[in-house]
Amino acid sequence: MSAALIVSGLRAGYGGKPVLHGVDLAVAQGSALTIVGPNGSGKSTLLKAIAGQIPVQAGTIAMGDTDLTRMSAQGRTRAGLVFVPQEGNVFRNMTVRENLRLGWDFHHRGAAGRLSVKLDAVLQLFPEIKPHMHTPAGLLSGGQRQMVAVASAMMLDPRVLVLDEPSAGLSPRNARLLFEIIDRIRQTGLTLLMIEQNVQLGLSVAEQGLVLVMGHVRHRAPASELAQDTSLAALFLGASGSHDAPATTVFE
Ligand SMILES: Nc1ncnc2c1ncn2[C@@H]1O[C@H](COP(=O)(O)OP(=O)(O)OP(=O)(O)O)[C@@H](O)[C@H]1O
Repeated sequence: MSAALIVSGLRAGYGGKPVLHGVDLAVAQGSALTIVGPNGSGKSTLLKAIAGQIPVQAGTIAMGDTDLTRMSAQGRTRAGLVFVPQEGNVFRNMTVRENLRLGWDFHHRGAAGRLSVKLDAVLQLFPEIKPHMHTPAGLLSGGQRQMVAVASAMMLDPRVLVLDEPSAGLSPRNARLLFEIIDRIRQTGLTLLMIEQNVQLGLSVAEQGLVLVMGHVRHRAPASELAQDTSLAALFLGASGSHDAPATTVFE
């Protein structure tokens, strides 16, 4: 299978100081890669660099034949790389329908024709938000809001969907529900890259896993293999700057 997303030798950080020290990764077309790692290892920084929210200091990012390295964040979205950040991913004072519609308007520049068809298709994947279409997103539960954020991203017809800790702040039950949906949208053939604090949950929907430690790729393996790897638990709980990573959250 060809790679939908290829990151090579990526160096990025803040104020000229690198957090990522030459990261390489590839996500095969139609597959999912979950990145895990201790707190502060650079996971969010990696996604921000891929999404164009912080500049690349060295290395390249490509989606298929398209070089994204110097492209604006908006340009990357238009090219099909759709990023759902951990926070601020919905407009709270707009209804669910208005949030979903925004994605459509961005992608189709106002062409109203097939909006209802697309809405129906997306809502089939997210039946849980259907009863709340006219509710302001700010009045939903955290879990429902995350669903709206991912559903809004799906309105953009992503070639590659990038999720930053989708289960953050959710109860275990809501996190499991959200991951059932993520698994459902995976079945549509979507290419997915995500970071996830809940290692077992994150790896459960992916083919491949990658462990990032202090801005370096420490390990990459099939997700099912990584999920069994007992040394991974030690890494999170050990001396890798991860003392504040609660075992119950990471390995529940
Ligand atoms: N906006 C910022 N300005 C300066 N430094 C930052 C900024 N955001 C993150 N950092 C630093 O970059 C490093 C990596 O942070 P990052 O958020 O990417 O890690 P992470 O693996 O996603 O952590 P967590 O699991 O805790 O979310 C940390 O040392 C952090 O303090």
